[in-house]
Amino acid sequence: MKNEISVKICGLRSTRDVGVVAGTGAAYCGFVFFAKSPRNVSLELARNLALRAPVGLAKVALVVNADDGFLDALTQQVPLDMLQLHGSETPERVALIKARYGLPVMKAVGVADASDLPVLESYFKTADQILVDAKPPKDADLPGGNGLAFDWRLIAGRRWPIPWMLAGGLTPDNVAEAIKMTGAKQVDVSSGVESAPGVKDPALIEAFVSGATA
Ligand SMILES: O=C(O)c1ccccc1NCC(=O)[C@H](O)[C@H](O)COP(=O)(O)O
Repeated sequence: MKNEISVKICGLRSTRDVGVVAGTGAAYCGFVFFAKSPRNVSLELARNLALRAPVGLAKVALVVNADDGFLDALTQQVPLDMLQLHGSETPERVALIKARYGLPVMKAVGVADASDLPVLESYFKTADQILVDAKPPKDADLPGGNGLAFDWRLIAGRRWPIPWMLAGGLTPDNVAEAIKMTGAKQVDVSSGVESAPGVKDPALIEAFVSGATA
């Protein structure tokens, strides 16, 4: 990486995806556990993919309002470096999950306007990181991964006390501008590096990482 930007590529579903992401020098890869998602993976597939990830590529499991039964199975079967909570988990639930599994937790918070920022701040004491994502439309099937951006001016120049990652509608073409406008040190993408829903495109992954780190 030429600069200090860390990149997360989310929604990997094949060993080819993992190899491509590892080859770009991205910092994180994400596996989605959400039945309605075109990126959903089974525990068995996720385990196989996670075992292919080289040292230095952090493996993140994305879950949505998961119960302890699922999280027990997930953490027992899949070697992970972080949990990403992408539902309506409260700060108290974040604290319980951190304590129970001993893994760093990144809480996703949807942003549509300035009234969403206090919600984000409510996780500073319990989450290890915040994923600052676009709020999904009210009728969306997915709580994330919709390829929609929010108005980056809402968070321009903000300083927060814990690490955070920018997400939502990022692409190879806009990621450099998003970083410049928000001051993000970490970026996350899924739809923007796909040729079809759930199908990652190696050339777009490479272009995204280049755009973020140039
Ligand atoms: O990707 C999904 O299908 C998904 C399903 C359920 C919850 C979250 C989901 N994705 C979140 C992400 O992949 C990212 O963390 C982020 O929201 C960026 O998505 P995108 O706008 O597609 O780049």
